[in-house]
Amino acid sequence: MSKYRIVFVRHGESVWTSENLFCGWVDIGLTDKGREEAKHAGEALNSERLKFDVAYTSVLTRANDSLEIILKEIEQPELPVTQAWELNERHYGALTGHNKIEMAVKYGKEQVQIWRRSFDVLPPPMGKDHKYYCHIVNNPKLKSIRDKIPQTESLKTTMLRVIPFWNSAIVPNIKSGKRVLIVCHGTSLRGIVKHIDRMSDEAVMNLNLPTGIPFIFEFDADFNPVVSMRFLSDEETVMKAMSKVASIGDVEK
Ligand SMILES: O=C(O)[C@H](O)COP(=O)(O)O
Repeated sequence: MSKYRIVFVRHGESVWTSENLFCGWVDIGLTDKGREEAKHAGEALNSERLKFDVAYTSVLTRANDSLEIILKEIEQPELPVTQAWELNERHYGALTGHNKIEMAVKYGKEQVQIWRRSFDVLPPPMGKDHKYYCHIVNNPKLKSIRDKIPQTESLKTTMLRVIPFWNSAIVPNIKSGKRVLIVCHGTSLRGIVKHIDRMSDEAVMNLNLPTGIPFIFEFDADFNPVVSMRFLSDEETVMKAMSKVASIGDVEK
């Protein structure tokens, strides 16, 4: 029987997603479509009459702005929000700022898919001479963790920061009965979903989370998932959005 519930949303489309660029820790805003997606996410939450006690997001603008739009839409603009760097998107290393299709032409689409979706293959590290190195290390929102900023991250290494935060900060809140909303990024969410559903390293390679469609997990009294990834949208829309995410960078060589 279901005792606890949590709602997740991946932020709306960012300017760099629309331009097909690897984004990672670069602090890029939403497109108009991304704002619209966040508004739709709020509407979907309204249609299920979902309200929250606390929300979590990353320190990155695209997630913060999505959350703000959602909270406005569900008429909870004053909800307590925790911004945690641990929920940031993975750091995409030297790939940051590069076009996914151009990378597929240069390195082959198999290699690009390995970088994007393998569990533990790290993209090449970002050196100090990288175009976006200064943008990231000088981001005032990252000042307190400057010495922890990675040079690159796989899903595996992203989970090394996401899951301890999930276990120590978020799970106790859910278990205390708080209604929790998390709005963050594709890779941080894939890490949490993999952890909750005990997905294998192979299975998670096929997990592509759509932007702006809320999804729900429910847990029994022992915190075992009894409802996994119930999307608040019709199946056709979800499948279409998932395959769009999967196909980014896909190109015939
Ligand atoms: O950082 C990025 O580029 C995106 O948020 C995630 O991109 P991906 O779907 O290629 O991992």
